[in-house]
Amino acid sequence: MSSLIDKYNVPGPRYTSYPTVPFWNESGFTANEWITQLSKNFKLSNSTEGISIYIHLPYCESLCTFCGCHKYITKRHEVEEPYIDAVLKEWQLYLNIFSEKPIIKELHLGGGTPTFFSCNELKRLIKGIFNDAEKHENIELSFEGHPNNTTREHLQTLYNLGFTRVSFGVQDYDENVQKAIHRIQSFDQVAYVTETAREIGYKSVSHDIIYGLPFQNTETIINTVNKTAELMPDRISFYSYAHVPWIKGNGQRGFNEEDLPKSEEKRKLYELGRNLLQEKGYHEIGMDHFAKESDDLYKSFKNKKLHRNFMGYTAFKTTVLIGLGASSISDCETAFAQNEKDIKKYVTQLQNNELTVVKGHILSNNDLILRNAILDIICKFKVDLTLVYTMIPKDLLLNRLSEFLKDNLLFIENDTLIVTDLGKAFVRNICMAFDEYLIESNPKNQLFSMTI
Ligand SMILES: C=Cc1c2[nH]c(c1C)Cc1[nH]c(c(CCC(=O)O)c1C)Cc1[nH]c(c(C)c1CCC(=O)O)Cc1[nH]c(c(C)c1C=C)C2
Ligand SMILES: C[C@H]1O[C@@H](n2cnc3c(N)ncnc32)[C@H](O)[C@@H]1O
Ligand code: MET
Ligand code: SF4
Repeated sequence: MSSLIDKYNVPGPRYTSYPTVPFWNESGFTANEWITQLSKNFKLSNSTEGISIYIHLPYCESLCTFCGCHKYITKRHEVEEPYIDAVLKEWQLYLNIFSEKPIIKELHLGGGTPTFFSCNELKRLIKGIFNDAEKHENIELSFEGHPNNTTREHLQTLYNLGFTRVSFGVQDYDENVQKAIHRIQSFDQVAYVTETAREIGYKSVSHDIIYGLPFQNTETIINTVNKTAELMPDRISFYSYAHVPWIKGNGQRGFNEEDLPKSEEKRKLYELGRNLLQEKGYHEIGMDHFAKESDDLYKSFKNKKLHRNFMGYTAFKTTVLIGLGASSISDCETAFAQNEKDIKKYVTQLQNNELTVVKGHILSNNDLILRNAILDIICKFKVDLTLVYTMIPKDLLLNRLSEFLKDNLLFIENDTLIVTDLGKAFVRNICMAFDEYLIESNPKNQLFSMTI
């Protein structure tokens, strides 16, 4: 095993999109082209599938030094009102583009910290979004809550607005680890928000935990997983710590690199955590994700309906995903578009009634074939290669996969690639064999975190 880790621990994308963001065709991309692609795909899919919405709420009161998300740290809550105004303005601009009333199938509030916002501002946001939209009969609304500032009032207000899923950042329960990541958070607080959510009627509560953080060892991981299982969340994200200090402004600092578990140690922490989670009745449904059998995500995985987008794994797929808010990414199947990251610029531009799309990518037919192949690998651990061969000649692809075949990470049967149990941990590496942009570019600067 250790030799496999040395061999496959290389920088690699997490494939929340294909092509991955660093390879988007920025120069040839304009907001107008995005609108053209979006209008076309919206018309084709809204009445049958509905659309998904992701809203990025980028504020936090305190900086966690491990965090790779796009956020701004402040205690000045005056920022809430103009930000929500901007998001509602952005939604209005999209409504002007759509040919009919959008039917919302999924809406997710992510961050940053959605529970940084007051109940009134959150209510104003959601009511504003639904003002000119219809709700799909199976609509799913979800949000990310910080256990330290999620109140009963937050949970009740959002529940009354239709939210039935919540995920809480837990990360780790060990005191030394919490100090190192600048995030002190008690088990009692997590228990309180988890139990309150259940009591109010939420049908799915999820916890995020991370392996590979500074000062973690087998003992701390066992403790964190046991405590997590004690509260019986319906889903658990068990993330590999992504060390990406070169991404500007994410604040990943405050601990020494030598305090981080090294690759082989990190791998052991994952295996230990995974085995414990499985003993407790959780199933590994995809990269980093575990769910109880009763959870929709598990059922979706079983029925081969699981999908992955910028929001993570979802139980259903919609062709159109609109990302609102600073740095958010939208996806309409044939194109991606990303908003301005700078919050001030984002707000100002919307005050001037302009969409803030700063970069994007139009997918070619070849991109679409490879995108679907990569999605199948990370959602089903299985892919039919027939179409892929029209793009990457069979010999060449088999050559790229030969080491994985030799190491028993996958096998191929009737032109279908199947990832083995051993291979599941190396799924990012397997996807890289299909990533024409990455292979062609052979990047000199590190763009992605390590795969292990
Ligand atoms: C709550 C914050 C978010 C998490 N994921 C996203 C958000 C907004 C969406 C997202 N994640 C990545 C990208 C870039 C596109 C791509 O690579 O395909 C987007 C739009 C990838 C990513 N996520 C993290 C990092 C450091 C990176 C880039 C480098 C890499 O691929 O390693 C950190 C991170 N963010 C989230 C998680 C769960 C996570 C690490 C496990 C949540
Ligand atoms: C939304 C979730 O993303 C996870 N998260 C945020 N930043 C990182 C990172 N650098 N590495 C791994 N996971 C991360 C946290 O667990 C958070 O709760
Ligand atoms: N900010 C919240 C937390 O840390 C939600 C997850 S991180 C985007 O708990
Ligand atoms: S982990 Fe959550 S609370 Fe902490 S900085 Fe990141 S987004 Fe903010």
